[in-house]
Amino acid sequence: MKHTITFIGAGNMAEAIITGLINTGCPKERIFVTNKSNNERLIYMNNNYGIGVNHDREIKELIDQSEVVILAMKPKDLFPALDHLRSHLQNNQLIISVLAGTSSKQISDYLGTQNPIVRAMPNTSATVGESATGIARGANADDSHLRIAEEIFSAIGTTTIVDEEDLHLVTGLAGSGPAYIYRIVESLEQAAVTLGLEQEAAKALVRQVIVGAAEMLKDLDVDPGELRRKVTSPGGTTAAGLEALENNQLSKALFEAVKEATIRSQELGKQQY
Ligand SMILES: NC(=O)C1=CN([C@@H]2O[C@H](COP(=O)(O)OP(=O)(O)OC[C@H]3O[C@@H](n4cnc5c(N)ncnc54)[C@H](O)[C@@H]3O)[C@@H](O)[C@H]2O)C=CC1
Ligand SMILES: O=C(O)[C@@H]1CCC=N1
Repeated sequence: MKHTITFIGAGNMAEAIITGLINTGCPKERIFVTNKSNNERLIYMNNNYGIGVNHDREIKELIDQSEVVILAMKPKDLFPALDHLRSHLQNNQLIISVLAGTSSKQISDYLGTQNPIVRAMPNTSATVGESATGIARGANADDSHLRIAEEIFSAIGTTTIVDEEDLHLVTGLAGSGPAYIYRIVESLEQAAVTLGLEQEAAKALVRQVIVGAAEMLKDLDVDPGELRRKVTSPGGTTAAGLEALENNQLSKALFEAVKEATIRSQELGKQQY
């Protein structure tokens, strides 16, 4: 990764991306981060990752040396951040927004500059280089800007180019997706403990079930239905378990989760702060 990047916002997502970038060999000298007010957070980022940090009030120096600025604050904090950023930006600098919901047009209109904007929707599995990131070309951006975003985010997992309007769905599916899996893990562990297993045994077994199944799914040519059928002996335990899942509407629950998260992303994009 040959670009110099400044993150505006030093929260969970910025840390996940930064960890992934550094773990995959990105020189820490090329990564900077700034935060609104939490100095301890910046000290932590500097101590843990050796990256350059600076307060929001003093970002000029960081922006001047960056080819890419990644917006990584909550949507409600976007406009004050842009107010501060505007006067420091040069026109050729690429802005990448990881904000849920907010369109590149909203960012571009509010900034009032011609900076190219690409949107990316990663997830926290970036920490271990396993994000599933959706990327969309936004205002003023061309293919070369998309390629830069792809280069950055392919260091922390897979990238999938989509139209910007589809990023709401990508957010509801893949941005939020790790939380759905973690919830399933919590429920499976709880079920095992409630039904009589020791907590430690339940924990070890459930986690390896998820890790093993995920590893099998890494081959995109493998059909999950086929994998499921291989587990399912006729009249056996899995058939009984799967029947209970569908009787309790697993497919509907997951459909509703993705749908409601997508709707929430659309709502976030419409809010005025
Ligand atoms: N957490 C996740 O799994 C994902 C989050 N996102 C998006 O990433 C963004 C950040 O989310 P999190 O990291 O979870 O939130 P967070 O609350 O952990 O971090 C946001 C950070 O931005 C800082 N900030 C606020 N205003 C600022 C300003 N004017 N200048 C500099 N820093 C400022 C805050 O102090 C905070 O440290 C959100 O827009 C979210 O939609 C996208 C994909 C996944
Ligand atoms: O919950 C959220 O709004 C953010 C976006 C995707 C994951 N976390």
